[in-house]
Amino acid sequence: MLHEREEEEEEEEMDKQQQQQQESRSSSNKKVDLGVIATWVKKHASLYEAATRHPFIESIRNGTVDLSSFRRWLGQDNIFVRAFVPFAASVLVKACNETDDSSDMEVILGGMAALNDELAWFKKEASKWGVTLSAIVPLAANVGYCSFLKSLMSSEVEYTVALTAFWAIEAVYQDSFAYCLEEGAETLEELKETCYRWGNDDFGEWCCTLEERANRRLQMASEDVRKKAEAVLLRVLELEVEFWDMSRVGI
Ligand SMILES: Cc1ncc(CNC=O)c(N)n1
Repeated sequence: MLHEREEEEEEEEMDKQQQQQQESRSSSNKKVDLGVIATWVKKHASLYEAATRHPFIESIRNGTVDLSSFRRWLGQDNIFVRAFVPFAASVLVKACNETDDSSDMEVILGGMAALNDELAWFKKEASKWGVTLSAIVPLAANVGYCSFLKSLMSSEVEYTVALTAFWAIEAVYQDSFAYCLEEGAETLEELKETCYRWGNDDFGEWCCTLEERANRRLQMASEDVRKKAEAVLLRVLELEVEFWDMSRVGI
């Protein structure tokens, strides 16, 4: 444990050096700085990759996906999104209370509008796959993730921390499903609509805008809030891995 901690500290030291180098380069020849979020994604690359290149996603991309796994994921995700809507609303409320800049509110509201379509889409998609949504019971990983969302809705959780979580949750899906639509992917035709829902370019751009808004807040946050935001990002990535793992139950 002690050894791990030392390694972590060394890593942190290296991060600082890298960032300083980057900053000095950026002032000399206008190279763009990595934002706080991109720095964290780089630092935790293996966990980020576990969340966005999970075997379930790889199986969608290479066309070998087990369709009963896909159905299970669909039913569970519908439950998750129903819990995600009030979480998104709580981030919106925090934005309205805490930020000086109404652009945040607009970006978050844009995300909520997409969630409205998404709920309708789940109903349609479920009937296409013969999944009865009302009969589905949330599995343990889903219950855990939804209660984590609930904990983030508390007014004790800083806006910047909640905004970072919002970005991470959306970005994992965007990155994962865009990967299934890349050139050379062998995604089955009947799964492309699902991949397109999160993998499309407009949603990709929206995620980039959300990332910029979160970076702006993280940059002006205290060290304490930044630490909390990083921890929440890691927790989201772990929960996403567990969520994908659920699709494999019983196969
Ligand atoms: C488990 C999980 N994570 C992220 C998303 C994407 N956000 C809203 O749709 C999702 N649908 N499900």
